[in-house]
Amino acid sequence: MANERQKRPMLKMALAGSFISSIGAQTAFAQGVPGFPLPTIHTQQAYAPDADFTSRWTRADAMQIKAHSNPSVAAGQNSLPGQLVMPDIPEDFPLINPDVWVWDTWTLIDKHANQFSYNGWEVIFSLTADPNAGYSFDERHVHARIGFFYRRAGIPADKRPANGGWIYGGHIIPEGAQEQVFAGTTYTITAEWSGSMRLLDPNGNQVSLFYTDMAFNRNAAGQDITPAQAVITQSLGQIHADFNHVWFTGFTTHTPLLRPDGVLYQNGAQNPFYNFRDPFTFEDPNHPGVNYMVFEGNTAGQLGVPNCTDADLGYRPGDPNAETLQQVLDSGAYYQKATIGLAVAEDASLSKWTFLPPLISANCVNDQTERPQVYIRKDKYYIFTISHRSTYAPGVDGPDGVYGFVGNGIRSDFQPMNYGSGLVMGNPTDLNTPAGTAFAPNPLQNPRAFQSYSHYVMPGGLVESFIDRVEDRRGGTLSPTVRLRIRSDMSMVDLRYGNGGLGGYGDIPANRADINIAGFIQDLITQNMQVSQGTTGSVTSFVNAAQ
Ligand SMILES: OC[C@H]1O[C@@](CO)(OC[C@@]2(O[C@H]3O[C@H](CO)[C@@H](O)[C@H](O)[C@H]3O)O[C@H](CO)[C@@H](O)[C@@H]2O)[C@@H](O)[C@@H]1O
Repeated sequence: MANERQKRPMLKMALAGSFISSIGAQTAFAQGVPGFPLPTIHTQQAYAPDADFTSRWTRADAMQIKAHSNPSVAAGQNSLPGQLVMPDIPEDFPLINPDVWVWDTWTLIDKHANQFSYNGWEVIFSLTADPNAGYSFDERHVHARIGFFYRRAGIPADKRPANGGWIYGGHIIPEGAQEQVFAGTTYTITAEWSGSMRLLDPNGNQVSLFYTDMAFNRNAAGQDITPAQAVITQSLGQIHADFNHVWFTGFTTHTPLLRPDGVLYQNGAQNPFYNFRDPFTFEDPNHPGVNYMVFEGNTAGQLGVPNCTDADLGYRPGDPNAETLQQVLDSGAYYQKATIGLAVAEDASLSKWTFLPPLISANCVNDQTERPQVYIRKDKYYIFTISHRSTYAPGVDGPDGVYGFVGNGIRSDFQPMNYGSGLVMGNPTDLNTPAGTAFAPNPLQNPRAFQSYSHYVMPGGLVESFIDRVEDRRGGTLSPTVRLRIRSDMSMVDLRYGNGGLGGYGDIPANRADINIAGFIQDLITQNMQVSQGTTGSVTSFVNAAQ
């Protein structure tokens, strides 16, 4: 009789079948390729938020990506199964704004990741850089500033301009407010990396920016001479809106929250190229008042120490196709050690945080699990994260795109979604052709293998991202929004959404409205004051203007 572990794949197949037939005629999942190992089937842990259990995205799991892709497509085509691939973005995509490069983008959210409009305006936040400043698109990261865009809420995508109709509002952190003090040392924030913005009270205008402050050390010529120091940071501000526009105040002080400790999360002394960034906070609906943060990290320990284990490989006992631990270590895979980090807030103002052990590790699998987010649906806790083909360890492979893991609570044995592989939606990629990088893609690779990145899953399964490279055209603008259908541990790209699966460019709708009438009236008065002061500089004219 089949035991529980053996039954799981059959159950998954059955679920997949009913899921696929329930949403229409989309391509069925490709069958596994003979010779590729089945993953170890995880046993679900009981929900235990205080436990120190770290789930693993194993090599056996990640092997399923290739096992479920097509080994015989023509070179340069897409070998991923259709339901896990983002449709082709046309090369003639519109720009959100020709004067600003835009990449990682997030929305105004409350503690449960609902997306709020503010007094009739939708608002988004993006990493931005100046395309006219003399550096290349790939050099933009060290110049990143958090900017914001806004547009009127409630207008259907097909009634908006092709580029989404977003109005650029400028930088969030004002000029001259780039000083940060950490552990008694004052330094200058040289780049602002991702990234989330939380509306603290859905009836007010206080907002908390959680972001990664990056301090790149530069020589006199302005060249970077050492890797950056990353500090996960909070900065508080206020959102304002009148009839004509949206603006922000505050963000002049920065509260350092977390720097990697070298015990749970790798630090700069252990690896100068450590990954530590991209905070996303949420309140656990099963534990009201308890706030967590997920972030991108690496497993602590000195770079280059070959200490992955059989548990990181994850093969079933007796698997005839399993790699040996020695083979994996000999390949150098131990240089890749991503984690999804976790911290818990110690105070209601979210200004003090304590590290907890990682939620998921990807030791000997991948070095970067970026922009993690927690997405709760029907009592399931999903962790979505983005990763690159270029950051996979030797011997495992997958596309640039979004990956997902599902559990029953914050501490779970998170299951990689979609046949245990973890892949949720990749760029069209030929996994039979060796990878290039975003800087120098393999010319035989699918020309859209780097079309989009930095996917963020929004309420209703909508996914926004930015365009990186389509054919030979670079992006720096918002991608068409796509929609995922998510059922249990399966997902698929909904090809009935928009035009063949592609919705509007930068279609990032709010699903909640913050109507702050008192704040709105105050903002109207304040605007009058500013206008009047600009003209006469007197408070009398403000009183007159407000009457
Ligand atoms: O700009 C930094 C923020 O961007 C994130 C996620 O998008 O990190 C991306 C990362 O760069 C890679 O992604 C690029 C696509 O945008 C790609 O062109 C490049 O080849 C990749 O290196 O940025 C750092 C620095 O380059 C790299 O380690 C990341 O993978 C996010 O995590 C950052 O907050």
